[in-house]
Amino acid sequence: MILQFIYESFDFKSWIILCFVLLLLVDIIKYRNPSSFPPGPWPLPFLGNVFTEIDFRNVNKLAEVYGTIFSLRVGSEKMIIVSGYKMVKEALITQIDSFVDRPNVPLFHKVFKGIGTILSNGYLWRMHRKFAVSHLRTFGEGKKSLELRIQQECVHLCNAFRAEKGPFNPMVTLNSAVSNIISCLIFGQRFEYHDECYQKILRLDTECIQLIGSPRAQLYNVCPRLLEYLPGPHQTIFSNYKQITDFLRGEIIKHKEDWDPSNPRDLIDNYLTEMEKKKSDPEAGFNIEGLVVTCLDLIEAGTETATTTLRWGLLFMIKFPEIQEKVQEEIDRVIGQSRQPCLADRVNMPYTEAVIHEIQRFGDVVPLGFPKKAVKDTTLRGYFIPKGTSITINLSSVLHDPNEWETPDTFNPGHFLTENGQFWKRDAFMPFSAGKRACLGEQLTRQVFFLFFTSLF
Ligand code: HEM
Repeated sequence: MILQFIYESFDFKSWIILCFVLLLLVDIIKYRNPSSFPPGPWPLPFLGNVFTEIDFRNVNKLAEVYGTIFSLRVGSEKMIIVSGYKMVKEALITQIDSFVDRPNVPLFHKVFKGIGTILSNGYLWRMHRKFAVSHLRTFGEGKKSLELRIQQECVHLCNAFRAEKGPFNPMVTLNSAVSNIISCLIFGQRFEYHDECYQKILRLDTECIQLIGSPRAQLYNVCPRLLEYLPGPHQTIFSNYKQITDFLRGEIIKHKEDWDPSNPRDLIDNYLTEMEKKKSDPEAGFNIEGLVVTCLDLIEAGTETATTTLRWGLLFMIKFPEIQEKVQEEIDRVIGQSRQPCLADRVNMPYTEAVIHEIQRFGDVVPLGFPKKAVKDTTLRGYFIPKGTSITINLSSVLHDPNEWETPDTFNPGHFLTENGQFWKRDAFMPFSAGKRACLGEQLTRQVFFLFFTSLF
């Protein structure tokens, strides 16, 4: 009776309003925050804080209002953002097992498929991380050591710079040189800077990285099913990655043709061996798709980050000529101009080491780290964070934390020097993040920076 009455007395407009109110109620109930959840800006119904741009400047402004741990809702996803050295240390080091997983970010998932190292989780991630760390370690040893390969690349890089007439943009050459180190790791060989095929891969990759940060591409994360069939930057990203992974598949096929397990040349050879060893353990995910994504992981994580840092380095040296002179003086005194720099020089060059660290601190090239999520219900500084909540670590706020750095917003190599001029490693130096998911390319990057930087001088 009542239902019939409602049905007969409601016109079309009233039905629409009723449906909207019901959906609104469902939304409010479904996304109600648990008690003690970190505070944050008021979310819009259905969309959450989708119009809040999540870049580090905005995040820093929000942290000033809501504190060192605050929350946002992006579409159906809740995330918390952690800022400042003390809070980040608590999340990544004190609670080392709490935030180890990666969330499912649709834009990345479509390409990386939750396998490989960067975006995988659980047992598969542990096995792949172990494999990558072990490859990086063993690759650094032996006759054709990593140091030698980096030194050889330095010669090519310096020659390419020398060949330029007048002012030039070093971006493409630096990118080629850095990616050649990654290529040595993966393919056992470098590519000439004018190799058209390889340059095309690097161009496609640079374009992807530029597009991924754009708000229009990020929209794909809010409604992937709808945007899947619509044009936009996400389609360019997918098409570029398809071409890059096709190239990787081609390299893997070539490797398989003359693969000799007793004489591994590079990561691909070692992975093929691992595939054989782990045949009876499919959960570990060592298969051709895993290999393609593992190669892509290292290219993505290692090339742009290191190239951009080197570009910052050159810019800072131009902007602060008095610092450049001191670096030059130390290089001339310890190495001279007649031999190539080597890694053993590092201990004798505290000022150059301090400048390189300050370039990384001030360059701040991965300001918000890579996203992670809580693997279990967790309490952080009294706030309750349910299992599955995404967490963004504001690394930029650590590298500029006024409680840790004497002059956080000034380029000052003194941050890394003791009173008597010795190198001083600082706890708040976290450009590579910290904890179980910390960058596994840190040692390699430090070697590349030192040798590239000093060789250019
Ligand atoms: C300036 C250079 C670099 C910077 C600033 C940097 C920074 C980072 C950061 C912030 C993360 C995220 C850590 C986290 O989630 O807590 C990361 C992860 C990672 N980096 Fe780097 N990185 C650099 C170079 C490299 C290089 C050269 C390689 C490879 C040879 C590399 C490989 C990786 C990998 C595989 C991960 C994922 C680790 C995992 O999820 O277990 N990175 N890096």
